[in-house]
Amino acid sequence: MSEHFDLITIGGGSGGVAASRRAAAHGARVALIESDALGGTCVHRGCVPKKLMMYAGQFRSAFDTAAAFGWTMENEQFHMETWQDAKNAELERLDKIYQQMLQSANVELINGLAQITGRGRVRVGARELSCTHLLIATGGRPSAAPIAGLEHAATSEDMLNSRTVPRRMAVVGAGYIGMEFASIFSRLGSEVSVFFRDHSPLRGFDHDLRIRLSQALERAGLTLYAGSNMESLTRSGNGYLLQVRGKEPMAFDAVLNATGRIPNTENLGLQSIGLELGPGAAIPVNDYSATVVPGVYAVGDVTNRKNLTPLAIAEGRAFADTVFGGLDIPFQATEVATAVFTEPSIGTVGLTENDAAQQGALIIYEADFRPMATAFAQRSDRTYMKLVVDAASDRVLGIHMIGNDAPEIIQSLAVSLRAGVTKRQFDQTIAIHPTTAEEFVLMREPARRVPAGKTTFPP
Ligand SMILES: Cc1cc2nc3c(=O)[nH]c(=O)nc-3n(C[C@H](O)[C@H](O)[C@H](O)COP(=O)(O)OP(=O)(O)OC[C@H]3O[C@@H](n4cnc5c(N)ncnc54)[C@H](O)[C@@H]3O)c2cc1C
Ligand SMILES: NC(=O)c1ccc[n+]([C@@H]2O[C@H](COP(=O)([O-])OP(=O)(O)OC[C@H]3O[C@@H](n4cnc5c(N)ncnc54)[C@H](O)[C@@H]3O)[C@@H](O)[C@H]2O)c1
Repeated sequence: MSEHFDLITIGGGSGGVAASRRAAAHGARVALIESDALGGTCVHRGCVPKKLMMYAGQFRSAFDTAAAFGWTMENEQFHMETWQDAKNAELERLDKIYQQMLQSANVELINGLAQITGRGRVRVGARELSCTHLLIATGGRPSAAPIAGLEHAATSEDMLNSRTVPRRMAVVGAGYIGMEFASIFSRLGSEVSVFFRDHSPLRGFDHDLRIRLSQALERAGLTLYAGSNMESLTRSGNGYLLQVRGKEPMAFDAVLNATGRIPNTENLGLQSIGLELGPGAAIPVNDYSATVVPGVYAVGDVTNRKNLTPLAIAEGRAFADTVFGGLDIPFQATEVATAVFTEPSIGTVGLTENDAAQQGALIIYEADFRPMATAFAQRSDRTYMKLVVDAASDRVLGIHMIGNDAPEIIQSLAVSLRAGVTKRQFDQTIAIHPTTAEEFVLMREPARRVPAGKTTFPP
C-alpha cells in the first residue's frame, strides 16, 4: 500500500478525529497519527473524567439535603479507588468507540509519535509518509507559572488519576481548571484553599458571576485567597509548603497547579517546513485554520484560540468541508456558550455587562433567588440569572447564570441568542412551571440601566 495520503492528521483528540472523519467522508485518503490514547485531552484527561468526578462530588449536596425531604442518611462514604476503577473502565470503553468510529470512517490510524521532516513529509517510527495536506491537531499540556517549585505540584491529569482524596488541598490559579477542581475536591471531602492574583476568580467572565461564585464557594467551606502573590512551593515530608508573600508558609497534602496550558508544538519538526510560532508557542492560523505554509493547517488547542472541545471539533469540520468538500466555510468563534462545572455551576453566552457597555447603553434584568428545593431544605444556596439587553434595539447581548443546571439551561438559550433574540421575545415566551429556567422569561422590571461606556467592576 502506498504511503501517500491526501491528508495526514497529527493528533487524535477532539479536533483531529473530527477533521479526519469529515475529510474521509468527502472521499479523502486520510491517516491519523496518535501517540497516546485516541480521543485526546477531552476524553482521557479533561471534560469526560472531570465531569464524572463532578457527578461523584454532587452526591454530597444530595446527601446534605436528603434529610429535609424525609430520608435518613447514615455513614455515607466516598471511595476514590472505586470511582477510579469505574472511570478507567468507562474511558477504555470510549477509546474502543473512537477506534471503531475511525475504522468505519476509513481513516487509517497509526500509533506513534509524529515528526514533520519537510513539506508534505511526516515520519512515525520507521515509516516515512507523504501527504498533500497536513493537519496539526496536537493539543496542549499543563504549563507552570513562574513560581519557584510549582513544577512539583500536581496537574489536573494527576488529580483525575489520584486514588486518594487529599485532606488539605491547595489550588494555584482560578481559571476554569482551578475553580472546577477546587469545587469538586471540596465536595469529595478535601479542605480546599484557592490562591490567585486577581480580586475574583474566572477573569473574563461577567462580574456578577465571579462575585457570586466566590460567595457560594466560601459558604461551602472553601478558603479563597484573592490577591495572592505566590512566592514558592517546596516539598515537605509527604506534602508541600506554599509560601505566599506576607503570610506564614502553609502546609498542604496536595497542590494543584492550575495556572494554564501551553500548545504542543515542541519537537514537532515545524522548522523543517519553515512554520514559525506565535505568542505562547501557538500555531498562528487564519479563519480557515490555514497556516502561512501552503497545505499546512492547524485546529484546536495547538492554535490557542478558544480552547474548548466543541470549538476544536467545529474548526476541524470547517477545515475538512472547505479543503475536501468543496465548500467555503470560514470559522470564527462568536457567541460561544461555555460552562464552568463548579457547584453551583456557571453557564454563559454572549457579552459580559462590561464588554456590552463598551458598545452602547444597556438595560440589565436579573433574578436572584433560592430555588424551590433549596428553600424547602432551608439552605442558603442561591441561583442568579442575568440578561444584558441593548437599550436601543432590545436585542439580548448576553445571558449569564450561576446555579444548578446552568450549563444545561444556557445551552438551550444559546440558540436564541445566536438567532438574535430580543427581550420582548423572552417576555412573550410562556414559562414551564415550576422550573428554575422559567425565571429567564419572567423578568419584567429592569434591575438597572447602564450608560454606554460604563465599567461596573474592575476588569
Ligand atoms: C482538565 C480539563 C478539563 C476540561 N474540560 C472541558 C470541558 O468541560 N469542556 C470543554 O469544552 N473543554 C474542556 N477542556 C478543554 C478540551 O479538553 C480541549 O479544548 C480539547 O481537548 C482540545 O482538543 P484538541 O483536539 O485540540 O487537542 P487534544 O484533545 O489535546 O488532542 C491532541 C492529541 O495529539 C496527540 N499528540 C500530540 N503530539 C503528537 C505527536 N507528535 N504525534 C502524535 N500524536 C500527538 C496527543 O497525544 C493528543 O491525544 C478541558 C481541558 C482540561 C485539561
Ligand atoms: N468547563 C470547561 O469548558 C473547561 C474546563 C477546564 C478547562 N477548559 C479549557 O482549558 C483551558 C485551560 O484551563 P486553565 O484553567 O488551565 O487555564 P485558564 O487560563 O482558564 O486559567 C489559568 C489561571 O492561572 C492564573 N495564572 C496564570 N499565570 C499565573 C501566574 N504567573 N501566577 C499566578 N497565577 C497565574 C490565571 O490568572 C488563571 O486564573 C481553559 O482556558 C479552557 O479553555 C475548559
